[in-house]
Amino acid sequence: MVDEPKTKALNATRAIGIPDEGVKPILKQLLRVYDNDWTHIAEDNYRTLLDAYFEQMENKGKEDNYTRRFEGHDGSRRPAKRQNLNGKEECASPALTRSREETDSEVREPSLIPSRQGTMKSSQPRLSGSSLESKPLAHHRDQKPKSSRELPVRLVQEPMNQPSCSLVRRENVPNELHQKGLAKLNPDQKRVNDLTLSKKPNSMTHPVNLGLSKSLASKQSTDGSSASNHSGIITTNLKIASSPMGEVKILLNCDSALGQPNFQKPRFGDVLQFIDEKYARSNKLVGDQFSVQKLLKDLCESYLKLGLDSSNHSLEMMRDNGLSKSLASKQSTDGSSASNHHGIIKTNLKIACSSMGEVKILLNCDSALGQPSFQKPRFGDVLQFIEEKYARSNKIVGDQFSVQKLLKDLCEIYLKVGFDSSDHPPEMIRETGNAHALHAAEEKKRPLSLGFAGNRTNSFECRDTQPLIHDKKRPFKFLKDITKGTEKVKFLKDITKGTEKVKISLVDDIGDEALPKFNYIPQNIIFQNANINISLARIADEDCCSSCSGDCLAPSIPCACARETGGEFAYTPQGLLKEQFLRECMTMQNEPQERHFVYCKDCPLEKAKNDYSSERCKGHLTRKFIKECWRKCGCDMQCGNRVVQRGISCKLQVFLTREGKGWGLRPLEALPKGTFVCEYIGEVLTNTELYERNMGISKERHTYPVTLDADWGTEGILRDEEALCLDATFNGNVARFINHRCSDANLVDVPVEVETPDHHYYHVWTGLGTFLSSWLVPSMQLAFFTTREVAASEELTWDYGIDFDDIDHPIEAFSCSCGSERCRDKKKKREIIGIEMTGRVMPKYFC
Ligand SMILES: C[S@@+](CC[C@H](N)C(=O)[O-])C[C@H]1O[C@@H](n2cnc3c(N)ncnc32)[C@H](O)[C@@H]1O
Repeated sequence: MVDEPKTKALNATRAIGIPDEGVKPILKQLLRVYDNDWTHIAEDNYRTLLDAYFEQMENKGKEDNYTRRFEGHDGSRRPAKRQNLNGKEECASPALTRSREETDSEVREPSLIPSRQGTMKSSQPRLSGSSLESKPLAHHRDQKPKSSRELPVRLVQEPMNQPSCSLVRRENVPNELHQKGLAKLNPDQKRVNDLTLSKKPNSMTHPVNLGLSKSLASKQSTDGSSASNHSGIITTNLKIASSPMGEVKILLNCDSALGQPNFQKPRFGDVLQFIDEKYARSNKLVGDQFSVQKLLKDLCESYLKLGLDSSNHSLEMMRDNGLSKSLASKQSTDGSSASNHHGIIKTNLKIACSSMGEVKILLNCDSALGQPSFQKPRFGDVLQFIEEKYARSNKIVGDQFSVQKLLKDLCEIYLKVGFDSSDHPPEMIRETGNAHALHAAEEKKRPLSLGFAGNRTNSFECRDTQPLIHDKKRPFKFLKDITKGTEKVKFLKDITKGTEKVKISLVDDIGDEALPKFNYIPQNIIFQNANINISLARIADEDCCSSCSGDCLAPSIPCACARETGGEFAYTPQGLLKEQFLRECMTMQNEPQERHFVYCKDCPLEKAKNDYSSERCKGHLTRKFIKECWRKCGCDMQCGNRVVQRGISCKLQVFLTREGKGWGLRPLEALPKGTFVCEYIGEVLTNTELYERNMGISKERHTYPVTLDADWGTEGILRDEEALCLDATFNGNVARFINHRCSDANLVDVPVEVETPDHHYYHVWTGLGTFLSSWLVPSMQLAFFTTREVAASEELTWDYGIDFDDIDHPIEAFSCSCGSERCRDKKKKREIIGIEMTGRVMPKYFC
């Protein structure tokens, strides 16, 4: 019988030129580790398998080198020699003269354990029962068996940074101590400046690999962690290792830059400044997309880029542009000590880069040594914490942003979390939801083969090297906000569950608000009875531009799709709504004229409102709409007349408002006037279904903006099943979080015709705490555009068009806290100013 998963695995590895003989033994071991479960092995295009394979290749390379180093031409062993900065040769430490197997595992750099790309979630298998058994898997950096570590590494003092390069001597710790988990670095360990670090790894080092190192093949194809330049592909990778004593080492390895004729080692200070300025220039927000990993990878790639560019004088240009600052000024501004309730703990950040492109960032927290309350936190937690901290604070990466500061933060938080967890371990466990104890418990259950069984350096470190487990069942991770005492912050990385092109985070940093209970859907769905007729046949040839290709905005004469909008497209080449179009939409909504209304003979909305006792139609506002190119058109998705259909592209965040409006929506970046923000998405219901659904719903905070479909005024009497609406209460997209503002809202809703030439829409207030906006079928979209430039973090609002005085309405309107000067909620005003007011104010969408 064909072993299908195995065949697939071999096909995958064959495809990148790896022979079956090399893969099969590894596959066998992985299957043993994973109890014959192929899921992990097949994940990420066989990433685990590839990592393990390249790891083995690398180790094999080392063994060969070992042989070369330790055995003379005559085969006799002799001590290896290494070079210090002074260029003097010195004998290898006694450890290097131990047995071959033992020595080899020590000679390796800190044993770094790969995890899957970009995630701290899943555990990487460690193979047992083979030559790999006693070695944690290290990253594949380069297919060349020879790594920079085999070369004499000269670490250069960096004038731009901290007085670099004084690194802690790495002590050998006896095997047995590691096995018992009792190993401690000597607090009085001597600092040395001879920078011979890379020859002797710290056997105490806890490896946490951030998964940036992947097989070359997958690197090149997916994540761009290889820097391609005019000299070919340069691979980079990032490794992070932390010792139980608070020493964190970030290794950015660019050693494949070696030998590139145009590579010239840049000053690391320039690299840091370059990246700081890059973030500042783009005025990017540290939002949900922000990742320290990404940032460090950027750092590494920028290092390469600058190294390569410097030969083309761009570095000079950068310097001329004032990008280079003195270290002195940096040092004078940033405090590198962390203060906490246990006193001042000195931390410091040292950056050293070798002439071979290897960058080491050492976050040294060794003054935490001997502090009784210090308990080493898991580094994955620290990283996650800092990422979420930045995301939460919505901090704009502007002038103040500094990578150094960020790395220092990392270090300080490492300390703080360390202290906090030893102070309050159980609370911390519950609040963070990532739980040392949870891991410890799991660890007990975990078969030894998953850990470093038999490995003298890692048997007790296994727990700490486990990637962070996200509790997927809980929508929120509860984080203890260490910057605000005991305050709890709820944070959800992506409410869209990955269904949108962008992540949309949710944050509650002011209270213990209940989570919104709804199902995120990126496209409308039909609830039950809605009768929707969408077919290509309904789109006449003259309603599309089948002979177009590419971008319809490019030719000087607009195509047929512009005809419906007066011979002009609604969008600018930048994808913004044109000024005049926007103005007209807003005027029609804010200052409607009588001619803008149509009236039904027998209005289904009024029927429904008044318990089927007919009442005169209040009128439905006709709307300006956008006509986008559609499926029958010849242009492609990049066509400038396809904006809404490409989906959400700006960075958004759901947050808990401070004015009592519940959750709201805000952008995490400044949005120019006319920017498409999102569509209104929900369930398509008939009008009857909506009212049945809403029966008995109490007046609370509801999320019921609904769009209805009806051919108001033109088809005489509409049947209830023909009047459709959109309800986002249970199923909806991010638009359900947009709150109401009575005037000067920064969003306007514009119907967009995408797959149907029908234009049936109108707005109506249904009660239930919100406004019903109606229009036609799911493919006719209601889209929100900014009415003006919106600043980052400013709440996005929309005028629901509520008649706050509509006493006939079955459901009472919410008490408006929009804060606008022209708030229409007179009741609210009465409450505030205590003056009885009379008169009925009709909302703009009602006649
Ligand atoms: C479409 S939802 C908006 C999201 C909602 N804030 C939430 O937390 O789910 C409409 C509801 O939000 C609240 N809301 C919206 N705008 C408001 C305002 N200006 N003042 C007070 N409450 C508002 C009302 O409870 C309303 O029923």
